Amino acid sequence: MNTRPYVFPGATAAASLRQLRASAPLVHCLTNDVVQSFTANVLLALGASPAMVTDPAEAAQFSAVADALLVNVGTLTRPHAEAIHAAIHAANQAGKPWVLDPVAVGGLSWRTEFCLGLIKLKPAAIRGNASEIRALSGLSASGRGVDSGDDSLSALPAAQQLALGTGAVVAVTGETDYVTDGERSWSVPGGHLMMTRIVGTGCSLSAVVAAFAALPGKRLDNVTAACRVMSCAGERACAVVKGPGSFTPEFLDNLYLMREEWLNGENIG
Ligand SMILES: Nc1ncnc2c1ncn2[C@@H]1O[C@H](COP(=O)(O)OP(=O)(O)OP(=O)(O)O)[C@@H](O)[C@H]1O
Ligand SMILES: Cc1ncsc1CCO
Ligand SMILES: [Mg+2]
Repeated sequence: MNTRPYVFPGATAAASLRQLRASAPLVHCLTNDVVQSFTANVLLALGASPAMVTDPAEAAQFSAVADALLVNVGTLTRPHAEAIHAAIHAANQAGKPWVLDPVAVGGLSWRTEFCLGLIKLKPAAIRGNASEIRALSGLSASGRGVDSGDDSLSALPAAQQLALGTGAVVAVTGETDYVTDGERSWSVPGGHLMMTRIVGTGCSLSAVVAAFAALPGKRLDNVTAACRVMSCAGERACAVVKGPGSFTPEFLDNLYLMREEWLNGENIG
């Protein structure tokens, strides 16, 4: 296994973004109650189509026709768990990719058991913060509620192990994001500490990962492109806003206006 991460090229991110804008994937979002509207706006700004179809009676029907499914356990309830199982089953039957965001796994027993069951159901990708990825792969973790207490590099071996064990591309986010299929790993620069002070930057990133997972081509590169697009928009937004209150409009504008050359290392320009 080649464990050393290489910096993800901006041109590869740009190629995936071009494909995303051309194909406008329909993303079925089973996400938490805190971030519904923000998540939908992030997908729309990028050119994807979100739909939150959440009742167990409809979830399976919709995930079979959507291009990708997002499963986020942030505000997991029993009806939600039922909808998640139905949707994953239908997505798998229809050959559609699904993505897991294991919010607060490690800190809470029921959702941890639940997600340990989900990762046996062939997710295309898993995106979490360092504490969540460490916990999901069975390592000790120091998460605090939905926030990470661990450094993303410390979770890279866990991410690689999780990728090999599940077949998923695993993205672990933080100051630097790392994305791996267990054999090869990319590092993703950019972002800003202020992004941890606005709710839903990680959750909406997972929805964007689902959108990019629907694209043809290398899944590892497409998922990494999702991380790069979000870190780029976040860094650019944070460079011009005073604080979290004005982040959202600036972030959405940067996603909407994203130019391919912004995705190269030199971010602000
Ligand atoms: N210290 C940091 N410096 C730069 N960017 C960061 C930092 N921490 C997080 N980010 C960026 O913020 C985004 C969300 O990542 P994070 O790891 O905070 O997810 P999360 O904990 O799941 O978030 P949430 O649960 O609030 O949705 C990613 O794009 C990541 O690159
Ligand atoms: C704050 C919060 N609580 C449950 S889910 C969520 C959104 C961030 O993950
Ligand atoms: Mg999260």
